[in-house]
Amino acid sequence: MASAAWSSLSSVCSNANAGIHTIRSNSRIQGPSTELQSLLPEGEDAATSASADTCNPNAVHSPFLKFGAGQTSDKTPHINVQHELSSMSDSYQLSGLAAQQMKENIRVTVRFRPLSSKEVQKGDGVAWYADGETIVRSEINPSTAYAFDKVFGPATTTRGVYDVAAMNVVRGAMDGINGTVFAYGVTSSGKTYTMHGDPVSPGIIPLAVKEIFQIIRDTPKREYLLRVSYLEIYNEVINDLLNPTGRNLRIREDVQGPYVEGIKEEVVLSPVHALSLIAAGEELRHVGSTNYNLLSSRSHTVFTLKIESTPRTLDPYASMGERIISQLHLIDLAGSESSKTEATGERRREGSYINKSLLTLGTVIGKLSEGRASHVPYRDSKLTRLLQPSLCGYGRVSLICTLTPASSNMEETHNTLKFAQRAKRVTVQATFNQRIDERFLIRKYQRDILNLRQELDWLKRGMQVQSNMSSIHAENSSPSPQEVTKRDAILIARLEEEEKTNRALAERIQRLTKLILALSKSNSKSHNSCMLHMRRHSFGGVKGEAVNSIDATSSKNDWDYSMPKEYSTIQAKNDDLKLGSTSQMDYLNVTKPERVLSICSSSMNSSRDTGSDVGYSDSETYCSKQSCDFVMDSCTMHGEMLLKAVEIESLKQDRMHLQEENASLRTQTDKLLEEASYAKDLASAAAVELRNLAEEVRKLSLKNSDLESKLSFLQNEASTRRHYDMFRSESSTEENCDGDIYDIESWHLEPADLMREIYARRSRERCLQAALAEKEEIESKLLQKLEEGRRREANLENDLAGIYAQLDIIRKEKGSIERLTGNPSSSENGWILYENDGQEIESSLLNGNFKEDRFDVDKLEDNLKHQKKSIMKLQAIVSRLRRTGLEGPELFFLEEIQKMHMEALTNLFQAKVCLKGKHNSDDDYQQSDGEYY
Ligand SMILES: Nc1ncnc2c1ncn2[C@@H]1O[C@H](COP(=O)(O)OP(=O)(O)OP(=O)(O)O)[C@@H](O)[C@H]1O
Repeated sequence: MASAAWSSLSSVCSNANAGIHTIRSNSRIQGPSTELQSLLPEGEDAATSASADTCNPNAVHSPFLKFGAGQTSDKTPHINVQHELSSMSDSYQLSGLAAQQMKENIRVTVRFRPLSSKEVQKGDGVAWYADGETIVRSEINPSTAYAFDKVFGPATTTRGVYDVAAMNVVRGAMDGINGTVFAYGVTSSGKTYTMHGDPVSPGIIPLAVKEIFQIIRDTPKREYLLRVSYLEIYNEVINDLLNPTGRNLRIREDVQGPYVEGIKEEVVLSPVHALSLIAAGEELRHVGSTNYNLLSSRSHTVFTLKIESTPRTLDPYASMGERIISQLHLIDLAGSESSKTEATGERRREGSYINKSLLTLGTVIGKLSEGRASHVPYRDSKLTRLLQPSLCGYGRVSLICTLTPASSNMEETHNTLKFAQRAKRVTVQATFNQRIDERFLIRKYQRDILNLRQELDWLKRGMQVQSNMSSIHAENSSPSPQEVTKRDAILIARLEEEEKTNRALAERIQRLTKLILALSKSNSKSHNSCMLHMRRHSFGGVKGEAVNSIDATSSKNDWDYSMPKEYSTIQAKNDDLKLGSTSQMDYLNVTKPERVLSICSSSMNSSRDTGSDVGYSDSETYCSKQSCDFVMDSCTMHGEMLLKAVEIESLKQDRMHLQEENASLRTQTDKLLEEASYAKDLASAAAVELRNLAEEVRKLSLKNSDLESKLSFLQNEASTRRHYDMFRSESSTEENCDGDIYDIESWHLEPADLMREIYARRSRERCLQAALAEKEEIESKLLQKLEEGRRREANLENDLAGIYAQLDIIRKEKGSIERLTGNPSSSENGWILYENDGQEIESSLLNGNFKEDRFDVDKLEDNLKHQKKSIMKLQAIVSRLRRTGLEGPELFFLEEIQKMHMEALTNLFQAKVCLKGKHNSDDDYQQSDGEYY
């Protein structure tokens, strides 16, 4: 998927020194820290004294004190293994560095979080605290203390933790050393806060991602490929957090160790991209609420960054395909849970899985810390199986133990400290993972094999010039057609030249033959004896004296003895030629067949001369002539051979040139192919990035349009309000304005403005509708009240009718009394019933000032009339309200109605009281007289 997608991430950076990484060994130091040194017997280190902590109140439970980067106190000597890797890209010593292995301990740091508000509320105190930079001490029992590489107090920022606990591992990973950083601690101790952080305080993971990209930018001489994967181990099941369908994945093993089968690996091109993937993964992670933590991680998560880098070079073979590959695991473990964690159902089940895997981790760490070659139960949990290469393999490991100082978690914190102390004893080896890329190696070997084959062919066919032509065609089939035609033309030209030379040679031979024939005619007499001699000589028969004398001066060879001396030299040269040295070939170039022939003829002449001088017989002369013929033939043959050899040699050279050209062409083609694949991968990676960007842009534009619509809605609403206010305040002039306001067409608006106006009108319409509904509601309420008033009025009328009836009775009774007593009361003395003065009525009644003539009936009637009038008024108001907008006056009207009803009731009550009083006084009067019944 992402195998070849090389991200060209490096950019020009002014800081050329940024690529320098100093790797300090985390190797065990030679002595304890200054503070603790004074507490230990001389010559004894903390390791030996650790077991005696019960006796020594200040004993510290760690054999290892100050380590590595940042701990360069003069008083704490430590082994520094430094490798300047700045020039790694250009002069990386492959085998040398690959062999570097640095033994070091797991770096263990401890981080305290502040007491939470919940713990403070509970009244928790501080049970453990950071005593200096490296010691954790118990508040309850100060003799119990543990030392680590670094202890961070509650005020330390995550950046501070990163610098000490993770930076070394991250930089090591960039240099090719596998690295693992993991956070361990009880639930709610701050693991997720440390690894992931929050927007205010970014955690180790975002900080690591940021630094990795910074290093890439600062190292322009290398090119990097970054791939990330993110998984969780939930209830011993591995889920892919980058792929929702990747559930229940299996762990497999190959030569490089265990790996998760089918896990999705995403190529990342920017920190934002990597962090967005983490954020997406976090969405899929299992979290739940416990009584300790609202957002408790219910699974272990492993965020892995695979870093590959190669030198940036034009020649792929120059770097021998050297590639640095490393993995960086950033692990946020789920928190161990105590029995105090009230959990039921699913939470309990999760808790038991978490505890089981952490227990296995503890056992594995314990076994490794013992340093003995006993069985380490890596396979007992998925977590330890995945961590196996980190814990026992070749890489750097940093353990960050998160602690809560709360006294309620004292015991759990103590357990964490013990675990951390055991982990401190585990040693790992920081090894550079440098690989020769198999693909490059294969290609290189293929090229070598091809060269060797060609050489072999060349050697095999070296002497066959004819077949060579075809073989050249066959071998060099790959060059372009133009090149082939060009080469063919050259070869044809050569052939023609060769033929020409051959023809010239043949002519010379003919001439020489003629010359020889002419000579032979003159010596025809000695032909037979010469034949005999020749035969004898040929078959090694009886040799003459002269022959013997030649023998004595000639070589051992029967054939050679008759050869001229100069020819022997040529023969020797020719033999040497077979060895194929270039200088000899040069010599042969000079030693042309013409010269050979001239040598032969001169030899022949000289032999003739010599023959005469020494007195050879005819037969001997003939033999010599025959020999000369033979030599001539031989010379011709050799000359031809020499010519051929020269030709072959030049062809060989041509072929070599062509082969070299061919090889360089192939190399170039390979390079081009490589670059093409690189460009393709780059394009695909860019496409991924582009897709992501497009997605982001889409989201942003959606948001934007959403905001725009909201804004326009708000603007419309504001304008609607304004319109509505205007509408209300200028309701009297509304009719006049109507024509202007609603005649939109006359406005000649732009479409956008028109739309806005329509929006405004719609929202105004909505407002008006709401106001209308409100008005109708108020109206219906008022109508109800009116109805009630009417009902009360009817009741009052009934009451009045009753009162009238009673009054009639009273009048009748009074008339009869007057008639009986003959003492009519003065009609002028009737009392006046005041509307609101019941007391006066009462007092009048009590004083016996009862004036029947002008009794309250009229008043009541008046009252009733008044009330009717009031009701009429009310109705008028209501109808007016119906016509106009309603705001506020209803309260006033209601009060009015209420007041009127009160008045009416008071009047009725007074009237009743008056009537009752009168009635009673009449009764008294009748009883006192004793006549009435
Ligand atoms: N160093 C710190 N400074 C301030 N607040 C912290 C610190 N560490 C943790 N917290 C707070 O403590 C609470 C618990 O932290 P966190 O969720 O990281 O714990 P955890 O160990 O991951 O818990 P669990 O194992 O249940 O997931 C969070 O509200 C977090 O903000």
